[in-house]
Amino acid sequence: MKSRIYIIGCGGTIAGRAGAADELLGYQAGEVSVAELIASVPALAEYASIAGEQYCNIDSSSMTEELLTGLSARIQAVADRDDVDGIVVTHGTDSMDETAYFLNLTVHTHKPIVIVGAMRPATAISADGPLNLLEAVRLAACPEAGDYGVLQLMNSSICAARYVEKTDTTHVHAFSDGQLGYVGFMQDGVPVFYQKPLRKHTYTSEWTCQAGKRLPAVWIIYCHIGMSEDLIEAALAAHVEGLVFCGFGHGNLPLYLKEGLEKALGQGVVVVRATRASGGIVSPVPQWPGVVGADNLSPQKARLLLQLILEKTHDPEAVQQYFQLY
Ligand SMILES: NC(=O)CC[C@H](N)C(=O)O
Repeated sequence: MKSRIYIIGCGGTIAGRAGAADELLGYQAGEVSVAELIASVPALAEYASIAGEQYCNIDSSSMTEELLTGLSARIQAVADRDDVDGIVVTHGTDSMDETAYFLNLTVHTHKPIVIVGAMRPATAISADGPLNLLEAVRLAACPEAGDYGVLQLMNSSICAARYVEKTDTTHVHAFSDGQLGYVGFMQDGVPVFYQKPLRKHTYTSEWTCQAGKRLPAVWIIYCHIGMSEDLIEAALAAHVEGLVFCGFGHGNLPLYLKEGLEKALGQGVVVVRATRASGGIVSPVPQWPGVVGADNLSPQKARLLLQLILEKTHDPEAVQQYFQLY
């Protein structure tokens, strides 16, 4: 029997439409329906029996927390169905790293979940969407793919949700698996795996997500020469529960932030140091007591993890331990 793959459409460039085939940037994302996408790749039916739904049809830079939590809950409901073997999520690439990691942390299933997009709109000459979609379906139809947590697939390269990063603004080869390397590749339509992510995910994660779940306010502050300490004041005025700093190098923060940071910590705000460097680990250091290191998570992924951790604890040491596990 063919695998039964359920495709959930969220929009993005894979569903983008432009006025001309050579228009690669001036297009509207989230225009083509998931039904049209499925119909445009008849070969899907050779490898799986396909069903699907439109969850939203947006440019992923407009993804909201409400849509994100609703998507997680929806995918959980689909994954729990006996008549579904794997799930493909079509999604814009701009915030795909965040959605992939959030689903990795909140959907409990052994079934494969593959998030896929494209860099050229559906109307473009040499559009990359159709092949990406076909390969995503073939990957989701492979039961072993469920052992890796949520996977991201584009350009025949398979990334683990925890590590996936957008590393190019416009080119087809837009994603990398950070410093750790791809978990595998699609070779002539067949997944070939090389390594497994070790951090907790999907069926080993301790979080679930109901639709309508409210995530705590956590801001990211980007460090740069001449940055203003007023940003911390603004965050406190907005009653954040957490702050993630996109710090210099090893998550280094300007010393003149010390007073503001101590005030934030004194008010029970959980503070995390991440880095604006493109790779490497940020560890906790004695110079910043009570401040958590983001491990090797990007600031935006550290923020999502912190939002979930804050459900369980506000104790910096316990928060740090979570960052070592996920
Ligand atoms: N290539 C893309 O998908 C980027 C298009 C769009 N900004 C989005 O993320 O939805």
